[in-house]
Amino acid sequence: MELSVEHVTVRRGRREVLTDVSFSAGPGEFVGLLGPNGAGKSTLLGAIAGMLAPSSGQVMVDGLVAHRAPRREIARRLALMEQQADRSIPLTAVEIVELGSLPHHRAFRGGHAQRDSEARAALDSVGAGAFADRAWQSLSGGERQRVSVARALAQRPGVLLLDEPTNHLDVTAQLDTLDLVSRLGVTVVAALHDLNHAARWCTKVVVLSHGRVAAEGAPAEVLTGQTLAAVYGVDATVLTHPADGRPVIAFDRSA
Ligand SMILES: Nc1ncnc2c1ncn2[C@@H]1O[C@H](COP(=O)(O)OP(=O)(O)OP(=O)(O)O)[C@@H](O)[C@H]1O
Repeated sequence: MELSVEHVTVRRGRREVLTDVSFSAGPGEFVGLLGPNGAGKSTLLGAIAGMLAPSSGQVMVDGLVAHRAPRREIARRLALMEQQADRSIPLTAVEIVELGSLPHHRAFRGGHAQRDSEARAALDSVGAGAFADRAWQSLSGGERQRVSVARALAQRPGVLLLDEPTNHLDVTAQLDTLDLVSRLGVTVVAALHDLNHAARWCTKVVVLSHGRVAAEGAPAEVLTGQTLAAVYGVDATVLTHPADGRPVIAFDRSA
């Protein structure tokens, strides 16, 4: 599914937190949103999802203007997995995943068996089938993260938005989650803090700094020592992976 962010400026209160941000993502592309804390990654995901109206510019999702289209139409095309809020939700894992599939069902009633089996299949696909019937509150941070990924998958989106999807996950689960997401064949936009993950999985990275696009392009073009020093204020040595030539970043110290 096509996604294009066109000259988006977003204000929160009196502050302009995104300024004239543009990029596009084609079908099946995996775009990494990078940048330091507070750079505007989550705000941009909110604008792409149509939850935040830009003060100028627009986001087009499959031909629809994200902040103007009916929510249900957007929810049929796009799923947003936000950073985990530590809410107490009185539902089981499988019930939470079922909520993800609701935009595809005509009413809350009926079709429950189908929703249940779709939800269990989504949980299985992220290695979370074993805790399908456990209460959300009883799950660890990493287990909740997997359930959240399953919920987004149950929405069968053409565009999947992920806000720090590997947060809370152990290293195996981090690799499994990004592998899984990259094999879905959907357009992915993910806010990532791990630059080596970005180098490994992203087809394109968009680096934000103070709400503006500081760099955009293929990871090997963008993830240079110079850009990392300018945007993150770190000294880094960028190596080349011997197996596939992708950049591997070794951090030396704060610049
Ligand atoms: N509701 C709000 N009202 C005012 N300012 C906000 C609001 N939400 C976010 N901001 C500000 O907007 C800027 C961008 O925040 P955002 O959460 O998008 O950054 P981020 O890149 O996702 O950061 P992080 O890596 O820390 O999650 C920050 O300066 C933040 O303080």
